[in-house]
Amino acid sequence: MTTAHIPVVDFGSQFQDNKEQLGITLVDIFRTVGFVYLKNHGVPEETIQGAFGSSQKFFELGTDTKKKYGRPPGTDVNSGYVPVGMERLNAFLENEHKTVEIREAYNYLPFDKTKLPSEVPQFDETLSTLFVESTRLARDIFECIALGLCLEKQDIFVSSHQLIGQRGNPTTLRTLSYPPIDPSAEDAAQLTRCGTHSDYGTITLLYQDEIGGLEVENRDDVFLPALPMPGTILVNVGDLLQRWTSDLLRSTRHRVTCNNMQAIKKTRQSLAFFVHPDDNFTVKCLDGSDKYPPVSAGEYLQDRFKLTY
Ligand SMILES: O=C(O)CCC(=O)C(=O)O
Ligand SMILES: [Fe+2]
Repeated sequence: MTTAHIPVVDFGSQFQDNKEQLGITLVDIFRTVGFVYLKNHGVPEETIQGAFGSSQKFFELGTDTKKKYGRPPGTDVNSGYVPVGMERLNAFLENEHKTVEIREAYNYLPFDKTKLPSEVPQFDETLSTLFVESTRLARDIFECIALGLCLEKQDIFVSSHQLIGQRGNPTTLRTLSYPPIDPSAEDAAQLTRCGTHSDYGTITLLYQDEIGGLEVENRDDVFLPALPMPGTILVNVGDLLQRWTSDLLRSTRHRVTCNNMQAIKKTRQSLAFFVHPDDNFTVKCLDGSDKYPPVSAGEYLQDRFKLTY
Protein backbone atom coordinates (compact mmCIF):
# COMPACT_ATOMS: atom_id res chain seq x y z
CA MET A 1 0.00 0.00 0.00
CA THR A 2 1.27 3.44 -0.78
CA THR A 3 0.30 7.00 -0.16
CA ALA A 4 2.63 8.34 -2.85
CA HIS A 5 -0.23 9.84 -4.84
CA ILE A 6 -0.61 12.50 -2.13
CA PRO A 7 2.47 14.76 -1.80
CA VAL A 8 4.07 15.70 1.51
CA VAL A 9 4.99 19.36 1.95
CA ASP A 10 7.23 20.86 4.62
CA PHE A 11 5.06 23.76 5.69
CA GLY A 12 6.98 25.37 8.53
CA SER A 13 10.38 26.10 7.04
CA GLN A 14 8.97 27.34 3.74
CA PHE A 15 6.35 29.49 5.44
CA GLN A 16 9.18 31.41 7.06
CA ASP A 17 11.57 31.48 4.09
CA ASN A 18 9.58 31.50 0.88
CA LYS A 19 5.82 31.88 1.25
CA GLU A 20 5.36 32.56 -2.43
CA GLN A 21 7.02 29.34 -3.55
CA LEU A 22 5.06 27.44 -0.89
CA GLY A 23 1.86 28.96 -2.29
CA ILE A 24 2.75 27.93 -5.84
CA THR A 25 3.48 24.38 -4.64
CA LEU A 26 0.20 24.14 -2.72
CA VAL A 27 -1.87 25.53 -5.59
CA ASP A 28 -0.26 23.06 -7.96
CA ILE A 29 -1.12 20.15 -5.64
CA PHE A 30 -4.67 21.42 -4.99
CA ARG A 31 -5.27 21.75 -8.76
CA THR A 32 -4.22 18.19 -9.46
CA VAL A 33 -4.61 16.00 -6.37
CA GLY A 34 -6.72 18.14 -4.03
CA PHE A 35 -5.06 16.64 -0.91
CA VAL A 36 -1.67 17.30 0.73
CA TYR A 37 0.15 16.08 3.84
CA LEU A 38 1.71 18.99 5.76
CA LYS A 39 4.65 18.40 8.06
CA ASN A 40 6.14 21.02 10.40
CA HIS A 41 2.66 22.51 10.57
CA GLY A 42 3.20 24.02 14.03
CA VAL A 43 0.23 22.37 15.77
CA PRO A 44 1.76 20.83 18.93
CA GLU A 45 1.48 17.04 19.15
CA GLU A 46 0.25 17.30 22.75
CA THR A 47 -2.62 19.51 21.60
CA ILE A 48 -3.66 16.91 19.05
CA GLN A 49 -3.34 14.05 21.55
CA GLY A 50 -5.26 16.06 24.16
CA ALA A 51 -8.22 16.39 21.80
CA PHE A 52 -8.06 12.71 20.82
CA GLY A 53 -7.93 11.72 24.50
CA SER A 54 -10.94 13.68 25.67
CA SER A 55 -12.87 12.65 22.55
CA GLN A 56 -12.22 9.02 23.40
CA LYS A 57 -13.53 9.59 26.95
CA PHE A 58 -16.65 11.21 25.51
CA PHE A 59 -17.38 8.44 23.00
CA GLU A 60 -16.92 5.81 25.74
CA LEU A 61 -19.90 7.27 27.64
CA GLY A 62 -23.23 5.45 27.36
CA THR A 63 -25.49 6.29 24.41
CA ASP A 64 -28.15 7.88 26.63
CA THR A 65 -25.57 10.16 28.21
CA LYS A 66 -24.17 11.20 24.83
CA LYS A 67 -27.67 11.88 23.50
CA LYS A 68 -28.14 14.54 26.21
CA TYR A 69 -25.68 16.56 24.16
CA GLY A 70 -27.28 15.76 20.80
CA ARG A 71 -27.28 17.94 17.70
CA PRO A 72 -30.95 18.92 17.36
CA PRO A 73 -32.23 17.36 14.13
CA GLY A 74 -33.52 19.63 11.38
CA THR A 75 -32.25 22.91 12.82
CA ASP A 76 -29.58 25.40 11.81
CA VAL A 77 -27.57 24.68 14.96
CA ASN A 78 -24.76 22.34 14.00
CA SER A 79 -23.13 21.71 17.36
CA GLY A 80 -23.48 18.57 19.45
CA TYR A 81 -23.44 14.79 19.32
CA VAL A 82 -24.47 12.91 16.16
CA PRO A 83 -25.24 9.22 16.84
CA VAL A 84 -24.54 6.32 14.47
CA GLY A 85 -26.92 6.33 11.50
CA MET A 86 -28.10 9.95 11.74
CA GLU A 87 -26.33 11.30 8.65
CA ARG A 88 -25.65 10.03 5.17
CA LEU A 89 -22.66 11.50 3.37
CA ASN A 90 -23.23 9.25 0.38
CA ALA A 91 -27.00 9.70 0.12
CA PHE A 92 -26.95 10.42 -3.60
CA LEU A 93 -24.56 7.83 -4.93
CA GLU A 94 -26.56 5.12 -6.67
CA ASN A 95 -24.23 2.21 -5.96
CA GLU A 96 -23.83 3.09 -2.29
CA HIS A 97 -27.45 3.59 -1.38
CA LYS A 98 -27.66 0.39 0.61
CA THR A 99 -24.69 1.04 2.88
CA VAL A 100 -24.99 2.17 6.48
CA GLU A 101 -22.31 4.45 7.88
CA ILE A 102 -21.05 3.22 11.25
CA ARG A 103 -19.81 6.48 12.70
CA GLU A 104 -20.57 8.79 15.59
CA ALA A 105 -19.44 12.37 15.92
CA TYR A 106 -19.47 15.47 18.05
CA ASN A 107 -19.51 18.82 16.25
CA TYR A 108 -17.56 21.33 18.34
CA LEU A 109 -18.18 25.06 17.88
CA PRO A 110 -16.33 26.96 20.60
CA PHE A 111 -18.99 29.63 21.14
CA ASP A 112 -21.76 27.14 21.94
CA LYS A 113 -21.36 26.16 25.59
CA THR A 114 -24.81 24.53 25.86
CA LYS A 115 -23.88 20.95 24.88
CA LEU A 116 -20.55 20.38 26.65
CA PRO A 117 -20.38 16.96 28.35
CA SER A 118 -19.93 17.56 32.10
CA GLU A 119 -18.71 13.93 32.39
CA VAL A 120 -15.52 14.90 30.52
CA PRO A 121 -14.34 18.09 32.26
CA GLN A 122 -11.34 18.63 29.95
CA PHE A 123 -13.45 18.32 26.77
CA ASP A 124 -13.97 22.05 26.18
CA GLU A 125 -10.40 23.09 26.87
CA THR A 126 -8.71 20.40 24.77
CA LEU A 127 -10.99 20.89 21.77
CA SER A 128 -10.83 24.66 22.05
CA THR A 129 -7.01 24.55 22.06
CA LEU A 130 -6.96 22.44 18.91
CA PHE A 131 -9.59 24.73 17.36
CA VAL A 132 -7.37 27.79 17.93
CA GLU A 133 -4.24 26.08 16.55
CA SER A 134 -6.15 24.80 13.52
CA THR A 135 -7.50 28.30 12.86
CA ARG A 136 -3.96 29.69 12.83
CA LEU A 137 -2.81 27.02 10.38
CA ALA A 138 -5.86 27.49 8.13
CA ARG A 139 -5.17 31.24 7.92
CA ASP A 140 -1.50 30.58 7.05
CA ILE A 141 -2.60 28.16 4.32
CA PHE A 142 -5.02 30.76 2.95
CA GLU A 143 -2.26 33.36 2.85
CA CYS A 144 -0.12 30.98 0.79
CA ILE A 145 -2.90 29.95 -1.58
CA ALA A 146 -3.75 33.59 -2.31
CA LEU A 147 -0.09 34.14 -3.26
CA GLY A 148 0.01 30.95 -5.34
CA LEU A 149 -3.14 32.03 -7.21
CA CYS A 150 -1.68 35.54 -7.79
CA LEU A 151 -4.94 37.07 -6.60
CA GLU A 152 -5.44 40.80 -6.94
CA LYS A 153 -7.02 40.91 -3.47
CA GLN A 154 -4.38 39.04 -1.52
CA ASP A 155 -6.33 39.14 1.74
CA ILE A 156 -9.62 37.82 0.33
CA PHE A 157 -9.46 34.39 1.99
CA VAL A 158 -8.25 35.64 5.37
CA SER A 159 -10.73 38.53 5.45
CA SER A 160 -13.69 36.33 4.43
CA HIS A 161 -12.91 33.91 7.30
CA GLN A 162 -12.59 36.58 9.97
CA LEU A 163 -15.19 35.23 12.39
CA ILE A 164 -13.88 31.65 12.71
CA GLY A 165 -14.70 30.49 16.24
CA GLN A 166 -17.50 33.05 16.68
CA ARG A 167 -21.21 33.19 15.87
CA GLY A 168 -21.54 34.14 12.22
CA ASN A 169 -19.02 31.56 11.04
CA PRO A 170 -19.86 27.81 10.94
CA THR A 171 -16.27 26.48 10.98
CA THR A 172 -16.44 23.25 13.00
CA LEU A 173 -14.01 20.93 14.72
CA ARG A 174 -15.66 17.57 14.31
CA THR A 175 -14.43 14.73 16.43
CA LEU A 176 -15.26 11.38 14.88
CA SER A 177 -15.34 7.85 16.22
CA TYR A 178 -15.89 4.73 14.15
CA PRO A 179 -17.00 1.84 16.40
CA PRO A 180 -15.61 -1.66 15.79
CA ILE A 181 -17.37 -3.81 13.20
CA ASP A 182 -17.50 -7.59 13.33
CA PRO A 183 -16.46 -8.70 9.82
CA SER A 184 -18.33 -11.98 10.21
CA ALA A 185 -21.66 -10.30 11.05
CA GLU A 186 -24.51 -11.02 8.65
CA ASP A 187 -24.90 -7.39 7.60
CA ALA A 188 -21.15 -6.61 7.42
CA ALA A 189 -21.22 -6.19 3.64
CA GLN A 190 -23.75 -3.34 3.99
CA LEU A 191 -21.65 -1.41 6.48
CA THR A 192 -19.06 1.25 5.88
CA ARG A 193 -17.28 3.82 8.02
CA CYS A 194 -17.75 6.90 5.87
CA GLY A 195 -19.39 6.95 2.44
CA THR A 196 -17.88 8.53 -0.65
CA HIS A 197 -18.18 12.31 -0.52
CA SER A 198 -16.42 15.61 -0.96
CA ASP A 199 -16.28 18.21 1.81
CA TYR A 200 -18.58 21.24 1.73
CA GLY A 201 -16.45 24.13 2.88
CA THR A 202 -13.26 25.84 1.71
CA ILE A 203 -10.58 23.63 3.23
CA THR A 204 -10.46 20.73 5.71
CA LEU A 205 -7.64 19.86 8.11
CA LEU A 206 -7.71 16.18 9.05
CA TYR A 207 -5.96 14.57 12.02
CA GLN A 208 -6.15 10.77 11.90
CA ASP A 209 -5.14 8.10 14.40
CA GLU A 210 -2.99 5.10 13.40
CA ILE A 211 -5.80 2.74 12.32
CA GLY A 212 -6.17 3.77 8.65
CA GLY A 213 -9.01 3.17 6.19
CA LEU A 214 -9.21 6.60 4.54
CA GLU A 215 -9.12 6.48 0.74
CA VAL A 216 -8.78 9.37 -1.70
CA GLU A 217 -9.79 9.27 -5.37
CA ASN A 218 -7.08 9.88 -7.95
CA ARG A 219 -7.47 11.41 -11.41
CA ASP A 220 -8.31 8.02 -12.91
CA ASP A 221 -11.30 7.59 -10.56
CA VAL A 222 -9.41 5.02 -8.49
CA PHE A 223 -9.58 5.19 -4.69
CA LEU A 224 -6.13 4.84 -3.09
CA PRO A 225 -5.27 4.69 0.63
CA ALA A 226 -4.33 7.91 2.40
CA LEU A 227 -2.43 6.24 5.22
CA PRO A 228 -1.85 7.92 8.55
CA MET A 229 1.55 9.60 8.49
CA PRO A 230 2.80 10.52 11.99
CA GLY A 231 3.59 14.19 12.45
CA THR A 232 1.53 15.34 9.47
CA ILE A 233 -1.90 16.86 8.94
CA LEU A 234 -3.87 16.03 5.81
CA VAL A 235 -5.35 19.12 4.16
CA ASN A 236 -7.88 19.10 1.34
CA VAL A 237 -9.95 21.45 -0.78
CA GLY A 238 -13.73 21.53 -0.26
CA ASP A 239 -16.57 22.17 -2.71
CA LEU A 240 -16.95 25.85 -1.90
CA LEU A 241 -13.29 26.61 -2.68
CA GLN A 242 -13.58 24.62 -5.91
CA ARG A 243 -16.60 26.71 -6.88
CA TRP A 244 -14.92 29.97 -5.78
CA THR A 245 -11.92 29.19 -8.02
CA SER A 246 -14.16 28.22 -10.98
CA ASP A 247 -13.06 24.58 -10.69
CA LEU A 248 -9.34 25.38 -10.76
CA LEU A 249 -8.77 23.84 -7.32
CA ARG A 250 -10.14 20.35 -6.92
CA SER A 251 -12.48 19.12 -4.19
CA THR A 252 -11.52 15.46 -4.28
CA ARG A 253 -13.84 12.64 -3.25
CA HIS A 254 -12.84 10.42 -0.36
CA ARG A 255 -14.26 7.75 1.98
CA VAL A 256 -13.37 5.56 4.95
CA THR A 257 -13.76 1.89 4.11
CA CYS A 258 -14.06 -1.41 5.92
CA ASN A 259 -11.72 -3.26 3.56
CA ASN A 260 -9.10 -4.10 6.16
CA MET A 261 -10.49 -6.90 8.34
CA GLN A 262 -8.07 -6.20 11.19
CA ALA A 263 -8.58 -2.44 11.16
CA ILE A 264 -12.36 -2.57 11.36
CA LYS A 265 -12.27 -4.68 14.52
CA LYS A 266 -10.79 -1.64 16.26
CA THR A 267 -12.32 1.74 17.03
CA ARG A 268 -10.94 4.42 14.69
CA GLN A 269 -10.82 8.09 15.64
CA SER A 270 -10.21 11.21 13.59
CA LEU A 271 -10.57 14.96 14.04
CA ALA A 272 -11.70 17.03 11.06
CA PHE A 273 -11.52 20.82 11.09
CA PHE A 274 -14.03 21.99 8.46
CA VAL A 275 -13.28 25.56 7.47
CA HIS A 276 -16.03 27.84 6.14
CA PRO A 277 -16.23 31.55 5.27
CA ASP A 278 -18.32 33.91 7.39
CA ASP A 279 -22.06 33.35 6.85
CA ASN A 280 -22.70 36.78 5.38
CA PHE A 281 -19.84 36.59 2.88
CA THR A 282 -20.81 36.28 -0.79
CA VAL A 283 -18.68 33.84 -2.77
CA LYS A 284 -18.15 35.05 -6.36
CA CYS A 285 -15.90 33.34 -8.92
CA LEU A 286 -12.40 34.75 -8.38
CA ASP A 287 -11.55 34.75 -12.08
CA GLY A 288 -14.39 37.20 -12.77
CA SER A 289 -16.30 34.59 -14.78
CA ASP A 290 -19.93 33.68 -14.27
CA LYS A 291 -19.29 29.94 -14.18
CA TYR A 292 -21.25 29.84 -10.91
CA PRO A 293 -23.64 32.53 -9.69
CA PRO A 294 -22.65 34.39 -6.50
CA VAL A 295 -23.80 32.55 -3.39
CA SER A 296 -24.02 33.48 0.26
CA ALA A 297 -21.62 31.20 2.16
CA GLY A 298 -24.16 30.70 4.96
CA GLU A 299 -27.01 29.72 2.63
CA TYR A 300 -24.76 27.43 0.62
CA LEU A 301 -23.89 25.44 3.75
CA GLN A 302 -27.48 25.25 4.99
CA ASP A 303 -28.52 23.83 1.62
CA ARG A 304 -25.82 21.16 1.88
CA PHE A 305 -26.80 20.26 5.46
CA LYS A 306 -30.42 19.74 4.40
CA LEU A 307 -29.24 16.93 2.11
CA THR A 308 -27.07 15.26 4.77
CA TYR A 309 -29.23 15.04 7.88
O1 LIG B 1 -12.40 10.13 9.33
C1 LIG B 1 -11.76 10.46 8.34
O2 LIG B 1 -10.58 10.14 8.19
C2 LIG B 1 -12.38 11.29 7.26
C3 LIG B 1 -13.73 11.83 7.59
C4 LIG B 1 -14.27 12.70 6.51
O3 LIG B 1 -13.83 12.70 5.40
C5 LIG B 1 -15.36 13.65 6.82
O4 LIG B 1 -15.95 13.55 7.90
O5 LIG B 1 -15.65 14.51 5.96
FE1 LIG C 1 -14.55 14.39 4.28
